Amino acid sequence: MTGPRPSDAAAMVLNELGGKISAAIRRMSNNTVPDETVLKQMLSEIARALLEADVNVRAVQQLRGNVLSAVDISSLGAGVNKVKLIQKAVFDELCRMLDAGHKAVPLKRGHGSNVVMFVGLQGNGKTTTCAKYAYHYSRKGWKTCLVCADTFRAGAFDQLKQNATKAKIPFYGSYTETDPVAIATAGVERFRAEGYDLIVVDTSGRHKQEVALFEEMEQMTSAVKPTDIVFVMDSSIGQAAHDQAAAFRSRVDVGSVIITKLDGHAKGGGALSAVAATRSPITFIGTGEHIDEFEPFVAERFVGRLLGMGDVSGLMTTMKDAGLANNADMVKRLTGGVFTLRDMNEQFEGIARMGPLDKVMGMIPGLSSMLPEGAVGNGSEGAKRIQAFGYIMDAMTDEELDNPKVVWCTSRIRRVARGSGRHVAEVEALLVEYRRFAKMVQSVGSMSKKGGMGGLGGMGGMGGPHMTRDMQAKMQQAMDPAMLRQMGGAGNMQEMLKKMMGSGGMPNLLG
Ligand SMILES: Nc1nc2c(ncn2[C@@H]2O[C@H](COP(=O)(O)OP(=O)(O)OP(=O)(O)O)[C@@H](O)[C@H]2O)c(=O)[nH]1
Repeated sequence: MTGPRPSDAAAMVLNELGGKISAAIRRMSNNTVPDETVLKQMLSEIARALLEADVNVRAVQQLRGNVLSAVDISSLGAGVNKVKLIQKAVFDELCRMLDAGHKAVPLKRGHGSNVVMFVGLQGNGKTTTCAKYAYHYSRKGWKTCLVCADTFRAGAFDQLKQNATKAKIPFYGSYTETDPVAIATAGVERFRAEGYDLIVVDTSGRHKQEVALFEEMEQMTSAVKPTDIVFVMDSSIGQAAHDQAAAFRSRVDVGSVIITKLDGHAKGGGALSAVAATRSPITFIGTGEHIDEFEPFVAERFVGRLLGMGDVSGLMTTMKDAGLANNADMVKRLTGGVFTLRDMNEQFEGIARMGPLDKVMGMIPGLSSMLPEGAVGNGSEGAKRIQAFGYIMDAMTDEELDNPKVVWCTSRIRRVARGSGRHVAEVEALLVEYRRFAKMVQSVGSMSKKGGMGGLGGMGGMGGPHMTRDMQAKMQQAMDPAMLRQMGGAGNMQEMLKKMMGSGGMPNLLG
């Protein structure tokens, strides 16, 4: 494969499109001083990739024209970094293509219940997406619930009930009531009275846009007075999404769109850009059948990952949602240079809470393009290794977790291996990994004490201008060189650490 390895579940989009676009950019960058021919060649390759992903011809032409006028290559002086300029112009244009030009209706917590009504055609993934959406907010600590007002499809209530139960989200529905408006009204009233932050209402779908569907949606809207109406769409229809989104918008007050099944269709890029062209903001994308295969959609982040540039701010949000960031206690210990096995265990548990490992890895700059295929996916060697480390640490005593030095003796290693059902070699591998982390934390802590980094605040500047060559060198020495390479080199790592530390997190993903 030529492009970045698609490390998150939006495999097809990244695989087909991202791979080709970044390969075109890479080929262009091989020319230290690209001229107009090289630029046009790159744009033709990108255009071909976009058309293959079913992006509208006019949108592609516009991208081409805009890049050419943003980079007037013949008028650029010799001192200008043309490659960087071209890369930036392509990035900006791809972002513009996916940007609806305005934001979706924001949900507010603490001002009564937000009622969000889901609409869409049958089979597009509406019921599944309702559960994913509710789960997303419940992980952020919102009091969330689900109402099933889909009386059209037999089995819809059972499906929602099953998803809700799995995600531990309260739900409301009826096997006997046939009027969807009556169910929605009763469910919303009940959950509003109980002070829920977010009430997600699943409505009926139809096989095609028809009068009955729109009438039901209108009645439902006047009954539950939604804060937002979310239109759920399957990405497999590609640029035909434009007309479908426009038709729904003309009949109902759609405030945001969620595109599903981006994991399975090469036309995903076409669907995303077509919906953005209707000025409907895309808020989330569905990237698989599971409840956590769902992610917020932000054009810049998406394009960044598409081109294998990572998504540091997305990573931060995911870490915060998983309760990994803002662990003041741990940050304090770390700035003092202390890192125990208990800290490491907490980090691994946190990683598990962040969702599928491949999704998380895709957010780390440079990592996706450098790991071999399957290295971090669910059930991959990487994921299994982290899971095994978790079992091993679960078999340790409190003393061992807090004072890892004591584990370094044959009898204890053997006991831990037996207790966790793992091999002695795996316990030793964990201890080696732990040592590497601890060494890194120690050197950072000692720099912090010397005043170079100024305690916690200084930690925030660790990757920033305060990071001296000496600090960088020490961190690089402490890290496994292969790992450093995987992270896109010291520069990328620095940027990531800066952002992580800046919001109270820690470099917990390195393992
Ligand atoms: N691969 C993949 N499958 C998805 C995704 N979202 C939903 N699905 C699957 O799509 C199928 C249809 O999803 P539903 O949630 O039942 O569709 P629906 O739109 O609610 O259908 P109605 O309730 O009949 O309107 C199910 O098999 C889901 O598991 C996704 O993002 N990726």
